[in-house]
Amino acid sequence: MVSQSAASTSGPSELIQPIINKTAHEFDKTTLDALLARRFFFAPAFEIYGGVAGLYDYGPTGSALQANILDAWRKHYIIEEDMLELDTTIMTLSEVLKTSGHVDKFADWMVKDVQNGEIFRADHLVEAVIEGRLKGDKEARGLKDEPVVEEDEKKKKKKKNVKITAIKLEDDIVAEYESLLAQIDNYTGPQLGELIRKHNIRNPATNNEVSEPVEFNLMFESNIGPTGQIKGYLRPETAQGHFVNFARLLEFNNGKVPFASAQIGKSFRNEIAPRQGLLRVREFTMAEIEHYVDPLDKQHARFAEVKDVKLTLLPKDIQSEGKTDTTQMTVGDAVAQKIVDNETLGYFLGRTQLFLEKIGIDPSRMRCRQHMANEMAHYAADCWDFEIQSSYGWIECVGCADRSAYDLTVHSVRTKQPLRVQQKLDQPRKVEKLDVQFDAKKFGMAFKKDATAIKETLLGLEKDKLQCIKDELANGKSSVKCADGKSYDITPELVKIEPITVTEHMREFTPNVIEPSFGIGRILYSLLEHSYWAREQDKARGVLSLPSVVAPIKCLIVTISQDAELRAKIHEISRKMRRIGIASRVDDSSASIGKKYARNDELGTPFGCTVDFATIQKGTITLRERDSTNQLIGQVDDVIEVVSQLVQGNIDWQGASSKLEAYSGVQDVEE
Ligand SMILES: Nc1ncnc2c1ncn2[C@@H]1O[C@H](COP(=O)(O)OP(=O)(O)OP(=O)(O)O)[C@@H](O)[C@H]1O
Repeated sequence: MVSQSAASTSGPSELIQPIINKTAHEFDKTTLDALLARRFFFAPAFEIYGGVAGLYDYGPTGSALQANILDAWRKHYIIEEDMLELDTTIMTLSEVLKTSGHVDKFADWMVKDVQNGEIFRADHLVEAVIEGRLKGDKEARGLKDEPVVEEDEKKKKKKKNVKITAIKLEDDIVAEYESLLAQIDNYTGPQLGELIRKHNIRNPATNNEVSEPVEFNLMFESNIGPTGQIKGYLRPETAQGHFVNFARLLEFNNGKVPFASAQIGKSFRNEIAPRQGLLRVREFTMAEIEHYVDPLDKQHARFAEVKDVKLTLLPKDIQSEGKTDTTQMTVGDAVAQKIVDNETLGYFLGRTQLFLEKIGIDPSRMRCRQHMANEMAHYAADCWDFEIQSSYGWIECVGCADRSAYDLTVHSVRTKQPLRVQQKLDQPRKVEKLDVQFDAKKFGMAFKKDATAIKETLLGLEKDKLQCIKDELANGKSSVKCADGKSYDITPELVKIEPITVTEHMREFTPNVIEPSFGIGRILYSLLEHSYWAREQDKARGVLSLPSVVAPIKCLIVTISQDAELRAKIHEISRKMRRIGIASRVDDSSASIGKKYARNDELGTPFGCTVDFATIQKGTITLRERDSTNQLIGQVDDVIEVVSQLVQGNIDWQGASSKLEAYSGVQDVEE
């Protein structure tokens, strides 16, 4: 399940255990859900009060799994790449989010059942109904999807109350529906409204019509302090906390780019209809990197390390043709062929592929989908989502965007703080610039309270944008788009843009920002699905094949009998393991060995040590590997050392087998 490519660039400490002799199985979501509830990975928040959609609590196993994913993330990015870590506030001043555009633009389109008022996210409703019709068409034609997808899709439809009716569609309608689905993220609100009318999309549960799409801002609003005069929002992403600290970060980095800041923390989005478990929640952990780079040089010093990493790409051109065919390509080729815009973006795509493989995401169920034109923010140069396939379909788990200079520019213009990099030039140089002059009186009269914002926007524009405005003004009129999304018409009487030549000793520029943004809950849930299987002899007995790097507990320690001497031994072994940092768990209950192992297979515990009477007589214990149930035997301290090496990823099970004897005793007989 886990490819060794994850280890290839990262040294021996990141070696990954091969999954040995895993029995082929069919994925069954019902038994996985039961396991996750029984072993308290996560549960609806406030469940005893009836719960609230989109809010979940993580239990001991889920919390440990999340902590280990985050630990792997910190090592893979922050430590390995020397990033500057931040921990900024969740409560965010409204002005910051006004400037970034979130107050005006961070919204989804929703529709209402016109009779019972049920709310849907417009694109999700269109998608679910059209998928349901295509499914019905397949049934009518006697075609079957792949078993995994079919079973899970059925459940997904059931959740959205979409009944699958076997009705054959015309071929051209099937083609139109498939094309519509391939571009579902590309539609604006009014376009979704048109689709709803054109395809007669209704509430699947009631068959009632739905309203026109309206925008709904996803941020939770609040007040800071008792007067209620300072408005704030719970942050919808951690990114703005990085940007407002840019000047300090730059100074910390001795005024030089490239460098990156990184932050792990909670974000909040008041999702319209959270119906997909951990995949769409209202409070979630994000891990975000903002990599600041010279706009004229987006090469990456460590690009060679990832150039051979293979990605599964779904470029925007393919999607606009209404298709979802993917191409396997190395990062190096994708950048060389300009499919991915630049080296730095390609570098992070490669590193992210390696990270997801390392923690156990199945590479064959992972793809990089490029954003289409409407989907991408107007300022973004290129954007790719790592999508992971689960029973909920293909879901974005990591967004990798080149945000250009947008964020730093708007904050700089608004606060008048220079969020720019200054580079001393070896030789002074003459530079052609465009100088913007305003007729203060006429400008003020024309735009009144908006005049300052328009002025600041114009002064903050890069040369090529100013040149376009200058060309348009030569024809009598142009327009300026401010951070709030509003456009203002300007004329040559109000603004003059003239070329000037200046001598520069310093080069000054606003860095561009490449942002990989991880949703940890989505990754965690996808990982649980990808790791889950059941043993052939007992389908109800699940196993989570989590790699030991993320497994909540690394080693189970048990005894075959309740004998006092043996019980003392397991606690002694546990103490030794704790001392060298191995997260182990003693199970000294009276359950059979088989039951104890089964419980820990469900928790994803990769190794188990068993103490028996030979431990007292000969000082030996056995070591069991979760997936294969193979066992080895050796002296206590040797086994502990092997477990330590296994857990650190320095050796795999084969390596362990060369250090200890094979064991074929009867301890697992009850399994
Ligand atoms: N409601 C949510 N619940 C859980 N994770 C989320 C949620 N919204 C976003 N994320 C995670 O945060 C990451 C970055 O957020 P981003 O703004 O790019 O997502 P998005 O494009 O709004 O997601 P979507 O289109 O699915 O709503 C996503 O890749 C995802 O993993």
